Amino acid sequence: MSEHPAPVLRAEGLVKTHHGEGAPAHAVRGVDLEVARGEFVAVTGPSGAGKSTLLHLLGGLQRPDAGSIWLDGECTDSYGEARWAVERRKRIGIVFQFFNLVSNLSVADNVELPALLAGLPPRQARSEREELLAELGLTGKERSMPGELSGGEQQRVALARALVNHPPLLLADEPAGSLDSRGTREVMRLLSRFHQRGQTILLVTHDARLASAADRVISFFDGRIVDDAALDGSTPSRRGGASGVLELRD
Ligand SMILES: Nc1ncnc2c1ncn2[C@@H]1O[C@H](COP(=O)(O)OP(=O)(O)OP(=O)(O)O)[C@@H](O)[C@H]1O
Repeated sequence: MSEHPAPVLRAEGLVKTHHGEGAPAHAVRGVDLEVARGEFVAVTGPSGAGKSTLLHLLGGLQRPDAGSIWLDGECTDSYGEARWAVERRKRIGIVFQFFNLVSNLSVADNVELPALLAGLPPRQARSEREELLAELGLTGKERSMPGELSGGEQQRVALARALVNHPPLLLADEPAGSLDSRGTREVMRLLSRFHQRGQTILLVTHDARLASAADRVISFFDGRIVDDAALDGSTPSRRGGASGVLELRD
């Protein structure tokens, strides 16, 4: 491993305009960003600021109109849909506000599916699933269908699904946005726990309280970063750093 590992995520000059029914929405207007290995970064800002669009760009769910994204130092400019899907499976776990679980698959199958798609032998996928579900307090729910679970439980299943392939980066888009206060506390506690073990996380939220769980908070307004601050008062590491943090897999 080199002395200065590439950031897990780097973006330069990202621009995205949505063309819907009405006037074009300039959701992301030129964003430069680096997330170092082991960082927990929150992107916060008011509704409509462009936070979700930014997250979708960073996870390859939407293509930017301009700008580039690097994952672990590798430029994604040439990636098409299929390549993004493959790279996402390896490198990026995503949790969404409304969980996005496959409703006609059991909890166990929802969690194992990305591992199987990534080529893990079934036995190993099963053991990864068992470990994560136990960790997330979901042992005994394997055969349940998502619709039989509470919102908090569904989000924990979604978290297990996002982490089953040990992605270097976890993206979370308002993960507590549809949960009650207990579910919110639980999700935030889990994100903090995974972060303490070395998981790199980028969380998007309009809720400043949730953002305070991160160690760096980026304020987003009108498609732009207007502030970028480490919560311990130091300058955020925009260039690598945070080395020596344990990887989840090891
Ligand atoms: N698919 C789309 N088509 C057209 N306009 C869109 C689309 N997605 C987002 N927008 C517009 O882009 C702007 C930014 O939206 P975005 O959802 O990224 O903001 P946000 O900060 O995540 O807001 P919220 O916190 O309410 O989810 C808004 O004006 C929104 O209406």
